[in-house]
Amino acid sequence: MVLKRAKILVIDDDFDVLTAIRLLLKPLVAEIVVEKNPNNINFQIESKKFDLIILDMNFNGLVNTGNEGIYWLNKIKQFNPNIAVVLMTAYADIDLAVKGLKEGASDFLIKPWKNEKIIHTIKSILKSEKKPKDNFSSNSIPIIGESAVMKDVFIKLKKVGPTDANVLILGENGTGKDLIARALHENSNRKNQPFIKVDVGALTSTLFESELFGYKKGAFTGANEDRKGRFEAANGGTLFLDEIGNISLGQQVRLLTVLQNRQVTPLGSNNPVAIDIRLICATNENPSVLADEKKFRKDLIYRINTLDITIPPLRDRGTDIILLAKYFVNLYEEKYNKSTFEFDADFTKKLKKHNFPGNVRELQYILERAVIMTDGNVLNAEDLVFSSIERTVENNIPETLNLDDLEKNAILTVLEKHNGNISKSAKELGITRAALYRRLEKYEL
Ligand SMILES: Nc1ncnc2c1ncn2[C@@H]1O[C@H](COP(=O)(O)OP(=O)(O)OP(=O)(O)O)[C@@H](O)[C@H]1O
Repeated sequence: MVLKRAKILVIDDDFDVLTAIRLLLKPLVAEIVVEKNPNNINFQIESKKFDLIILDMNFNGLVNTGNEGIYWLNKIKQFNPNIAVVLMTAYADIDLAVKGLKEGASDFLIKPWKNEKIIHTIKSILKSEKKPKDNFSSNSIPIIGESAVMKDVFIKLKKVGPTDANVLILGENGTGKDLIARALHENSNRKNQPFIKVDVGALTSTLFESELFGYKKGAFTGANEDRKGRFEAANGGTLFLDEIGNISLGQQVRLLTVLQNRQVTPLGSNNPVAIDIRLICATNENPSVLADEKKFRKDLIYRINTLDITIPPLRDRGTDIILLAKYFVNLYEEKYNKSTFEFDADFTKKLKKHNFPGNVRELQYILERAVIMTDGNVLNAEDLVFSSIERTVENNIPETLNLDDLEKNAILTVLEKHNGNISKSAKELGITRAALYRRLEKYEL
């Protein structure tokens, strides 16, 4: 259906909202009806055949369910499941809006909205454009997943990507936080501007400021020339601060100051530089750590977390494990020029049973190794060699003084201590994460 033939009903208890939408849509559609009282929804939809309803999610105390929008959405869908409903929500209610999509809403709009956005949303629903693809990609790496939990992630990604909202990505190591951060950037208006990633958790206190804020020549011993900080490098684009949960309280204060003032002052300079960045942060810390004021400042959390996206661990993603396995096997068949592999039943069973403490990264490494090592064209259970991250410390007491053995055992002990957390382990071992990954590969851990 084209917009100018559409009959649209808008329900919101805010008179100003109703007026604004009516003025916007009146010249564009066949008919627009606005309704302040949701109790009249039944009356409205019985008396007229609407093509689309725009429904606010929050009404003041009319129905005491805590999520009135969902309640009224269900009422509409019970009456006529085919009426398209667009929910209107504030940022804080995004989880509720995602629930609304699952319950049959066609889309949702975030307040305050942009007029073009409302029109575009309505047009695409009326045209019955295909539902947006659930799958995203980042730098042409597809983000694989069909589980309900990943679909929630994709919905948030689609909604929040184009905004400038600061996003905090939560998830265990290897769940795909980096991939999602890049996808957020690539789905934003800043996609042609820089995407700069800094692993702040791995920065020593001295490096923290010089790396992020930059410095002037002579600011400290070794500062032989001016150097731009990562904030400045990301200007106009997106700054991705990984492992944000690991920074000290002092570093948090310095970060907060920059975010509040929207300017950085390089070390050794008196001239602040204005910055325009979209901030994405990620952590593998449990949210309870971030909620602990002794470890993390509340004011910083509020600033970096307009919205959070939690990426579930792989073990909770059901059939995504096999989907991802097929994707990786395919990738490595091509990379290593191997024939096409089939999975035998035991292989699939073993994959499904494993709890993947290292998440998608662990799956990826295991399958790369399986593809390289296996001859023939069937992968079976023996081809799956799981990482030793979960081995007990007692198993790792060195029996020799061979340096490689000592190094391998030190890595295992530290990984065990930090529950497989790569950043913390690398920090304790005094090496970078990349160096730790190289050693994990070297020792086939
Ligand atoms: N859904 C997915 N589809 C395809 N590849 C994925 C997916 N999730 C993760 N990967 C791959 O798994 C690896 C680990 O992902 P990524 O680096 O994004 O995880 P992370 O959560 O940022 O890890 P860390 O916490 O250790 O920094 C990468 O090679 C990434 O491309």
